[in-house]
Amino acid sequence: TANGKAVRRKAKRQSRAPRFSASATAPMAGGGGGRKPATSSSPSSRRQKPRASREFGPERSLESQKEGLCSSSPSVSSTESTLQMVIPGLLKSLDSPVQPPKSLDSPLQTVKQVQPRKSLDSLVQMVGSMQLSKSTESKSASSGSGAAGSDLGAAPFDICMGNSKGTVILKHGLLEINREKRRAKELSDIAPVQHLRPGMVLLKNFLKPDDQVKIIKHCRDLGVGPGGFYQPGYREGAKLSLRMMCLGKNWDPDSGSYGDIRRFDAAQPPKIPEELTKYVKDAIAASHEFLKQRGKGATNPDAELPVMSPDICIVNFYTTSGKLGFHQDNNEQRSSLARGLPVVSFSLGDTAEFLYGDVRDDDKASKIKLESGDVLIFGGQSRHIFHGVSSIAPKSAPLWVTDKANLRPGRLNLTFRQYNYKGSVNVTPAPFDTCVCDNNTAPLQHLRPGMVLLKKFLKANDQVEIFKLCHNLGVNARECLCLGKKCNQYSNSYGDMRPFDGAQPDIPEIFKKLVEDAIEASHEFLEQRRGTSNALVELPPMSPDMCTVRFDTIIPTIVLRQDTDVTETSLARELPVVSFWLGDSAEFLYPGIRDDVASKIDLESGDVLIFGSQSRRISHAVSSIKPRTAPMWLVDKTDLQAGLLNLTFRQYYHV
Ligand SMILES: O=C(O)CCC(=O)C(=O)O
Ligand SMILES: [Fe+2]
Repeated sequence: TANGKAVRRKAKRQSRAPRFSASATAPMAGGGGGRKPATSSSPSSRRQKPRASREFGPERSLESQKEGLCSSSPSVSSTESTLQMVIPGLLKSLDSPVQPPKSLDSPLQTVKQVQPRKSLDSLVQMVGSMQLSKSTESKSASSGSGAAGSDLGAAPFDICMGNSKGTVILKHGLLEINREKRRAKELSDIAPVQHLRPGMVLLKNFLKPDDQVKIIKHCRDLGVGPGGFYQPGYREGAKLSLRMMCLGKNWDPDSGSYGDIRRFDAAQPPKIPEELTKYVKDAIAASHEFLKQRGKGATNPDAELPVMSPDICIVNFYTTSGKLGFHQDNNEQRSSLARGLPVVSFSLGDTAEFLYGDVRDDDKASKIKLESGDVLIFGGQSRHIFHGVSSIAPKSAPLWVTDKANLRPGRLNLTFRQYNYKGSVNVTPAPFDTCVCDNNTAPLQHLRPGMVLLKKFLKANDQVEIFKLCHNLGVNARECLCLGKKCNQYSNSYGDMRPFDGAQPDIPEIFKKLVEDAIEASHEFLEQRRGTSNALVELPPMSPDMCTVRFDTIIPTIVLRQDTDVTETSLARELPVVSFWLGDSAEFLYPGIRDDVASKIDLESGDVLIFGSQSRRISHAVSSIKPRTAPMWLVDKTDLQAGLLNLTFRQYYHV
């Protein structure tokens, strides 16, 4: 229905947003709100107007501020004074009342520069709440969402607070102790393993307290070194509401791809520490044990949740205002995704509300709490779930996490993955049904893995519109019309303008929308056919930025060619080529299931052909045009003479 289509279009529009959308249109993401949060736009404006942090507003009471500092020591007995030491930044502000504003990007410097000099007791008396709030405000700004650790090579971000140089030592209030007791009681009532859906298992409280502390310390140490925590963002300026550090390979949110070095500072991501890999293996083993028992030995747990050996990990630190937009993790290699190798996610510190579901609609998502020590695993049939973090519950971390590890208020999350699947076990290629193409009139046909034909997908009105637009843009039987600034009319490479007239026509919006609709329809088709959700692997989503338009009446020579004149990244991601066929029918050659035997299909007016992933590099050709086969209504309604109009869309750049 028209309504259903509109809904799908809306979903599609959202799905083209970046993985961790920081835009205002993605409600869960972007602590700063809009696409270009004012607080992250320029360092100088940041300094002049430090943003009031949601965690440490100056109006908060001294008590709650102290709690927020998270630097308690387990050795403090309840008889000790509540505040025994103050953070060094505070001491400094006592010595010299007028402080030059500190760079918000360098929390570490603040710690290093100042030494405690006065007796602590007298200091405690002297510290007014005003001073404490000022100092904590500047600290919290460095952990806030909009300011520090930008990708301009800022000082690394320390996920822990207070170290040998001075710490806030707090006694735990009755309230906190009771909360801790309640938590322990709750945990003892909760099932230790929860099977959330096929391929998705939650191991509650799996990581032991000491192991959690070790993991936090590993991340802290790596995080302040080269390739450590920074605040990632997009080229146009929007920032994610979290700090990130990548291990093994760098994941770049802007291009949605992995690489060996980080773009902005050329840092090489550190390797995953061996000790952490062990916890991942233990977690997978535990979930297998659970699946085995559950299936009474009858099922093969590896089929539901394949074993994986992590070589990449994304470590996220969320302050209490951090979040992460609804997204899928699909930037790993196709072999890894197709095999369903799981993502193994560790949660530490404050509790997150985690959303997940089959469709990109967070209203329809299921919600779970991820608490410190929880391990969530999603692979197999759940590898492509949409998921995100909607909120972090302040002060929900167990006391020993904050005491022993000194983790800042917030949450640390590690997601381990295996980039590439290289095992000797058969990588199940995207399941492919050979019988589909027999019926040449089925509305959607799966011609080969990664290749889909949508019969008569373009409606009569759309076809007329496309004809007219192409006519106005100057298509004729002699020249190829290039849209989207890239043109290869006379050379093998694409230039930014048409060499023959210097024009740079863009792709009309209606064309882009039709391409989007066609890809979306193919995804739905592939998902329905297979009952699994890795259609995105078989046909990676693409947004066309270039299009060649040809109008031909005859094909003088049959040239089998590959369509590879796009950037290397676009080709490496195997982003699909989408072509529209209008007017007279064409006979089209392409490799059959056996690559060496050509198959033929008839492409009729309104057909859309898509080939990507495993079919991205097929050699193909139009072998003939069948005169007078164009629908009469099309000939009547357009000025063009009979012939074949072909529009081929590609995504030249992959960003
Ligand atoms: O923080 C989380 O629990 C999720 C992280 C995530 O989805 C990711 O890094 O891709
Ligand atoms: Fe994710």
